[in-house]
Amino acid sequence: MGLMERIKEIESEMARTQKNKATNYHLGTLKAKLAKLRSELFLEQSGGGGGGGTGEGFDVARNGDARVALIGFPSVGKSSLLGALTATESEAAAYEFTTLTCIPGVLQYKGSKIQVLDLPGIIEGAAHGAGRGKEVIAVARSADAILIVLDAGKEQGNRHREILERELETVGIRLNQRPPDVTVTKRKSGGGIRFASTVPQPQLGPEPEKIVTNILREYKITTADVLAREEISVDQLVDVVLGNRMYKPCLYLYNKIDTITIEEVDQLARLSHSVVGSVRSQFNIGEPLEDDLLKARLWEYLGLTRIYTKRKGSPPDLEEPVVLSEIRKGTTVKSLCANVSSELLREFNYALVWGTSAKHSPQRCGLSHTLDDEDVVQIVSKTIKQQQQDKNYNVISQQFNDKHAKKRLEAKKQKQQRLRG
Ligand SMILES: Nc1nc2c(ncn2[C@@H]2O[C@H](COP(=O)(O)OP(=O)(O)OP(=O)(O)O)[C@@H](O)[C@H]2O)c(=O)[nH]1
Ligand SMILES: [K+]
Ligand SMILES: [Mg+2]
Repeated sequence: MGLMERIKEIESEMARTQKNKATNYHLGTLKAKLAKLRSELFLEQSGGGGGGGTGEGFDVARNGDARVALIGFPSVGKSSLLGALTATESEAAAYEFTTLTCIPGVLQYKGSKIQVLDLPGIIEGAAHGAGRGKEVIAVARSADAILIVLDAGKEQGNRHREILERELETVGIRLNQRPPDVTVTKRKSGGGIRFASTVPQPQLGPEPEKIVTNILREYKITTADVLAREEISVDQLVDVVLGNRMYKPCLYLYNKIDTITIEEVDQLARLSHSVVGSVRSQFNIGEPLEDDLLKARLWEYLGLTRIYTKRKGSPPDLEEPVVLSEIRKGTTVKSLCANVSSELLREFNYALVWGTSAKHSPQRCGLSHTLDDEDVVQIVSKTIKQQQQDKNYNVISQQFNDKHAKKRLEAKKQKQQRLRG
């Protein structure tokens, strides 16, 4: 009998067994067996333990304005959370490794669409291939923000949080950090390593230039100018030299606070970058109100901005904002134009901006102006006046429709002929 069949058998036996004191032990044993089989399946699918993760990756097409990956140990409530945030159901159950692949859902919030990815649980050693750890972490690398889900009841001394942070660190993901303000410029000819800093560097010891030279030599760089504009650590310098680090915002959700005391909840809520909540009792998560705390914090961590565009002489379109991400595309007038069309960017003359980013409303702005959430923007183009643009658009769309109507008619005729012949 295959693993899948054995799992099905145990699941149906569990469903048949009534829950009461007498069956408690039996059910417990079944649950343990199920967890073991599930983890065997998990390992089998990832091509064996240690060096695993050679199986196909979780290739999920990017969708929406931003992407969030749910990372956590098994059974902390990731799939339950996906169900609470999006219209997608991902199987959730009381045994570990319920989820075996990547399940995408779409969170609709403040007029934006955020792709949320439910993933298999990861365990210590994930970065080196334990379980499907490598695939899971690859998805984390592709996300704009990471939501680390933790079981508030099991978070003894914050161990899981630390382990997960370390796993992500191992593959070059830096959480809630900015890239250090250091530039390394390689030179073609001699002179060795020249180090300059605009601030004192206590973390690099009494002779910073020596340390910097040694580190760079490790990475086979012998002639370069290094300029630091802030205090850095050795680790940060290594990050700069390697140059392939990814800096991502990360929010920690302590789920299942319905299982702990109010004092414990209070302590967790004080930790940095953290939200406490409970999917089961709809606390801070998936409340009927749009404004639950988790969504609001996610929005903030993704750096999303809604811009309402308007045409001359008509009110702004408040139904469909253009959503820009500070992290990926920036929130300037330029990124707005680029987001709408490359033509708009080419034809750009100036923008009229109403809202909190404007000194007076409307303010006439150039491409580099930084926009705020809920600003209203009208783009004025260089050559073609707005009215003419509208006329052109109508002519083009008429031609487009005519062309397609013709094609459809031809296809119909051909089909009729085929059927006759
Ligand atoms: N008490 C309590 N239980 C919860 C809460 N959220 C989820 N659960 C339960 O926790 C168990 C695991 O939930 P899942 O959503 O399957 O967890 P997961 O992280 O997706 O698990 P894997 O896919 O196996 O890694 C289920 O029995 C859920 O009903 C919560 O807020 N409180
Ligand atoms: K589970
Ligand atoms: Mg799951």
